Amino acid sequence: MNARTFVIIKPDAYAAGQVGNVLTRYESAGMRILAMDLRKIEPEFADRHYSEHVGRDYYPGLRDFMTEGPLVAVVLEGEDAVGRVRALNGATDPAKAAAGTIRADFAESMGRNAVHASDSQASAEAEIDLWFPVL
Ligand SMILES: Nc1ncnc2c1ncn2[C@@H]1O[C@H](COP(=O)(O)OP(=O)(O)OP(=O)(O)O)[C@@H](O)[C@H]1O
Repeated sequence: MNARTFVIIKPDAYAAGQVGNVLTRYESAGMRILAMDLRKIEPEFADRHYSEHVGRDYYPGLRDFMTEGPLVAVVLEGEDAVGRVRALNGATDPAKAAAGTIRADFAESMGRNAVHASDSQASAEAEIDLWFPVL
């Protein structure tokens, strides 16, 4: 079934000049870009996006990382978009990500792991509302 998901090309991948290569992975897998925006977010906005992680020991580092430079926020649509995009991204820790996944190819560590994607349809819709309230 066609569905939407939400992706962030994180500041490490943007700084490394990998935005086009990451988008090509999604488009080549049949995902269509519904919305896309280059932005730099404030710490308070990072807290809203990662509300489930605020308070964890790694969160201050994650917030610093997500606010250190521009990122690209993307809404994708396609067949089983949530599941397929997470499969394309690979495991959270790039050292454990399968060969050929985005994190295996473009990420350096658990903390700087190139991409985010929604983990359920409900979180996709909530994240799209947060990042693209007009959609
Ligand atoms: N133990 C950790 N050390 C450092 N960073 C972590 C750790 N656990 C999670 N993170 C960071 O928090 C993000 C969100 O964690 P989560 O468990 O939701 O992983 P994910 O769903 O694969 O990643 P994302 O939500 O970014 O797509 C991870 O992408 C990672 O950058």
